[in-house]
Amino acid sequence: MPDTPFAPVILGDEPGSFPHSVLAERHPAIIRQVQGALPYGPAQHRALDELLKNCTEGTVEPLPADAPDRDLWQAWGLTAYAGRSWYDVPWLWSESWFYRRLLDAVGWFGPGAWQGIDPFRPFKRAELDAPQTDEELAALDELRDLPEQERARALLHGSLWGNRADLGFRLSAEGAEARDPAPALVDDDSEALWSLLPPAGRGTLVLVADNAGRELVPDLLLIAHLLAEGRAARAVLHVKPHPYYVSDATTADVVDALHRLRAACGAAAEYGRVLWSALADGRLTVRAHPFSCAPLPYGDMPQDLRAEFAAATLTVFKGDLNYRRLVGDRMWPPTTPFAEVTGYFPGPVAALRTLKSDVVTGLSAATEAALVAAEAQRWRTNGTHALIQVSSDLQVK
Ligand SMILES: O=P(O)(O)OC[C@@]1(O)O[C@H](CO)[C@@H](O)[C@@H]1O
Repeated sequence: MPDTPFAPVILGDEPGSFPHSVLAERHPAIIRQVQGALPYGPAQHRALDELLKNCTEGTVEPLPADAPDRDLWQAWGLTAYAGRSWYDVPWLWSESWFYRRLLDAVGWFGPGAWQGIDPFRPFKRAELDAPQTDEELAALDELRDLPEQERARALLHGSLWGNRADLGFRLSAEGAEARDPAPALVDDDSEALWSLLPPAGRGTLVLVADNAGRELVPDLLLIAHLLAEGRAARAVLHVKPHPYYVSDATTADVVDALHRLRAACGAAAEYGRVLWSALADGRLTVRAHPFSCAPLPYGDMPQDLRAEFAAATLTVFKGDLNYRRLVGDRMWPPTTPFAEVTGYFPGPVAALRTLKSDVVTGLSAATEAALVAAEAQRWRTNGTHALIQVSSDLQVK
């Protein structure tokens, strides 16, 4: 990438910045919410209290010798960062470390009765069971008689804007959802996306999922449509191997979402059946690769994952965190071309993301100027703008 400008890695060390507020305010709020959401015992409460103190005032501590993922974390930077303040290491790293330590505190890794109990499950379930989910599923019936292209477009937008439903965002920013959304796409490469997934295509779609619940449901509906209409012959859904960033989808969340679809009426139930049978005959598979929860950009992905993405017709990254990892968690000038920062990626790649952090690439100078004029820098983090970006040889602009 010879022409790519230098862009500093984002740290959380600047008071008043968004990353600093995540470390200093959002993480403590998440700990308090988790403590109130499950009937934890005294040891778990103590461990969570200690984590709250450590993550706001302390330093990164080494993992015990018997931690199941110690070698992974050592390789992912723990050796270098142990002993440093959470605010002085890459923000992406600190955030991942927070969720790793939170799982420890609640007994996720076991042994013991709380092994494998997702501390965020009450929040994810509440969202999946909410009446808004029923309304969204019922609205699918209205799509039935539309031409295929229009249905495909509606489902793509459902999946895109589903990314606004982010529990981490809401747990710490009450009222944020009440803000009038400005559903403006700041970049839209959807024509290029559809050209990679033509009707009667024989390709494989890889979708790297983000949040469970009201984001995962529309992601699944989009996959069901692409499979049923022959725009993809196979699909692979990447989820997280363990609970992460509050609402990120795990295999258990996929199962919950599929049950929700199967229990619905009308078109939603039909989509549920398509997905169920695609899983049964192998056209749809679910993957939970350890790197999906790594505190690193995708530029550092391991060889097996690189080979998997290289074999796909298109890999779609959902959400803000995946975007940060795809382009690198850096303060890019917003006009830095998306294709340039994803030049390392081994195949066609797309991002469907609502903007919830400072990182952004691929904007035109006019778009950036209009956003700044209207909102100063708030558009970067307030979750009311979205983008569809694609990088491939077939790109149509
Ligand atoms: O990936 P998602 O669910 O779209 O967003 C994750 C997120 O809420 O977490 C980070 C702050 O913790 C931000 O990057 C972003 O706002």
